[in-house]
Amino acid sequence: MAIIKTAILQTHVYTDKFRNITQAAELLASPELQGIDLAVLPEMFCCPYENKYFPEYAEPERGDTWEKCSRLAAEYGIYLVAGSMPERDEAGNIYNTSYVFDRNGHQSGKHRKMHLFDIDVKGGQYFKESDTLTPGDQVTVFDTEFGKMGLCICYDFRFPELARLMVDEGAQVIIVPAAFNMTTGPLHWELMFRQRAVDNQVYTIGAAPARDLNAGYQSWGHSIAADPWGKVLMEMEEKPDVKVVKLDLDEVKKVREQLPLLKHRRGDIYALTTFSL
Ligand SMILES: NC(=O)CCC(=O)C(=O)O
Repeated sequence: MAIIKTAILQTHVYTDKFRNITQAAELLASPELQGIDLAVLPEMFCCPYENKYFPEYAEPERGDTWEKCSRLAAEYGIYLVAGSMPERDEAGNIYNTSYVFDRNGHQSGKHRKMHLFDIDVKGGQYFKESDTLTPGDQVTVFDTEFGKMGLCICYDFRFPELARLMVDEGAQVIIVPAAFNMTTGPLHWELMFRQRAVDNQVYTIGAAPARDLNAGYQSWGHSIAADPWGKVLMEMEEKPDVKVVKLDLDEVKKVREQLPLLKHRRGDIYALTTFSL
């Protein structure tokens, strides 16, 4: 039986970068989180989600924030999906990047958001990540002692092709640091996590920042876990919160055996490979 005790941390995002890391450290030290296997932080957990902050808060890989997250993973002997943070490469490009650390604090995964969040909904949410960010171009699946997990960031998860590529690479859980907004969140957030879970027969995990009414961008919050049947195991409200969910990978196996969607695909007719538009 492979049960993964997974903590989802819906944290407040402070403008003081290091307060955000201290907050994560304090939560990981709390008695309720002892014995967990995996912890997941939100998208931009250490940087307010606004274009003006991304260049200012950006750090290279192995920078201070990376280092502190690596130490936390090693200290608590957990897998840590360190939400996401702005990463600056040597050429000066900035990415929205999620690092994964294993139980020894070694980096075991890295995903650069591939689909930049550029939307303009009349009377609703406007955002243009491409004003400051550069997109990544790699599908990310990382290894754990439990099996493979897929990783993408927020808007990435809207693209079903990406989730399917992760599943084709063996993912049984898809983890999504995310920060949906007040326009799309109410209608699409839960639906998306349930739908990707059903289509791909995986657990889906979304970790969002808590809503801050004083922030420039209002996060929908509602961090969530759905099982491979599409059932919501846990969904938070908008305030800071931490919940532990148990992911049973035998369930993935059972669902895939009893309702063999992945086997019944007609790959001879529809080739789900990367395509150009
Ligand atoms: N940070 C994001 O990518 C937000 C995505 C979002 O809100 C959406 O509707 O998609």
